[in-house]
Amino acid sequence: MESDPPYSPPVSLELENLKAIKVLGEGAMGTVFLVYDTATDPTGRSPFALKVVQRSKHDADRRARLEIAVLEKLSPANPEFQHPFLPRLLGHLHTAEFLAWAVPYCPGSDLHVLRYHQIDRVFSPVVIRFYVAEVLCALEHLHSLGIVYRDLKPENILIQQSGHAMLTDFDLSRNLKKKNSSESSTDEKKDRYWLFRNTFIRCIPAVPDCRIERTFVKSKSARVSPVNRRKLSFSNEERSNSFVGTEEYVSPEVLRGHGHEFAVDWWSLGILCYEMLYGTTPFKAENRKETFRKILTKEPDFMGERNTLTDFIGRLLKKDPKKRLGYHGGASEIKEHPFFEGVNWELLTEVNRPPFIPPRDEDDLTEKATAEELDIKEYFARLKATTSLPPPSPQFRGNVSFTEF
Ligand SMILES: Nc1ncnc2c1ncn2[C@@H]1O[C@H](COP(=O)(O)OP(=O)(O)OP(=O)(O)O)[C@@H](O)[C@H]1O
Repeated sequence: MESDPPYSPPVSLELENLKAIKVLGEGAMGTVFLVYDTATDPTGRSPFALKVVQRSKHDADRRARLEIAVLEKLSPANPEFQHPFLPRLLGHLHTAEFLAWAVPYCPGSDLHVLRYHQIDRVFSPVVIRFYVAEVLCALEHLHSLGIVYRDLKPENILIQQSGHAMLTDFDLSRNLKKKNSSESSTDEKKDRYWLFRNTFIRCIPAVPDCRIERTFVKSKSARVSPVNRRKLSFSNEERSNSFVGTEEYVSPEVLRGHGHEFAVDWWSLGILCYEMLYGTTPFKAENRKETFRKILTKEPDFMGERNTLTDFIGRLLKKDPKKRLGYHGGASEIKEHPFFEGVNWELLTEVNRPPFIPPRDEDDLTEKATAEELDIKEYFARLKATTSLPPPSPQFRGNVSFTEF
């Protein structure tokens, strides 16, 4: 059996010691690099992902601090409590110009890229069940900590070296008060299970590049204004009234500005399943205004035969959050849906064989580490000097100012 890697608490990183091998992705807030620390790993055999945020960028400093705070919460002192589908904070650094933090590298790209490499750009129901079950467990854990995720989309579901999923990007997450005790009793059971199990999927630091090309532009998450924001007061952070998310994934209650809670994540889980099944989101329209209108008024279309998966999606895409699957019973209610029949929740990481396992090619990565190093400071300086940006790819799901609302 593989032995556990030694646990190390988040460390303070020095920008000067970090060498970037390549850019892994760009989001609305930051740039994610594959880096290694020349002080502790001179040959670059154990690279990790470093998200770097320029503090001068609008709202970036605050969002970065929020994300670091969430990652700290997700990185328990006892490694046996580390959730297998959520990242661990490896280290961070603060300079006058940048905030940056390190998490394990996921070499299998993300579900958005992976879908584009499928025939017809859709996943089979078996594959959907695999990934959605893991995402559901990750959301369940976040909710148990009082964290509502608010940014579920394929681009934020990364594939670990093991082939298992990992949720990323927590800058839109918020702390809410836990709704009821039934969720926490499930969580206690779950924690006991994680502790007992003792064999977790870990992000293996020394991992190769994935052969799937990253030619996609990530749909940017945005803070936007509600269609109709009403002044509502909720005490104890029971509901959040801020309006966030990626336009095709935004829930009706967020659009209405009615305040929202954990059920927004169940709505976006429905959109995610739909997109994995049909290759498009259910309310996508010519423009943002029309997309929002459809989210508020239109029922999703289900092509072909109805089955347990379409039933599952339909129950998650209830416009009224109180009627939505998971509203009352949380993740445990969702797990009981017939779509998950036969899933062994306690042994997800061991029993199910991942549909896609990224190839290992450590030598290739080491070669890259010596041949193509980037200096992070220089990278941003060059970026600043470049006035014209390349046009977005056809997959771009626009970064939005939502000024029309
Ligand atoms: N740990 C990782 N391993 C590999 N690639 C990663 C990792 N973390 C992030 N990436 C890549 O970088 C991209 C951007 O990361 P992230 O979502 O954290 O940025 P962001 O600026 O917060 O994005 P958003 O626009 O959603 O706010 C991801 O879609 C993914 O492709």
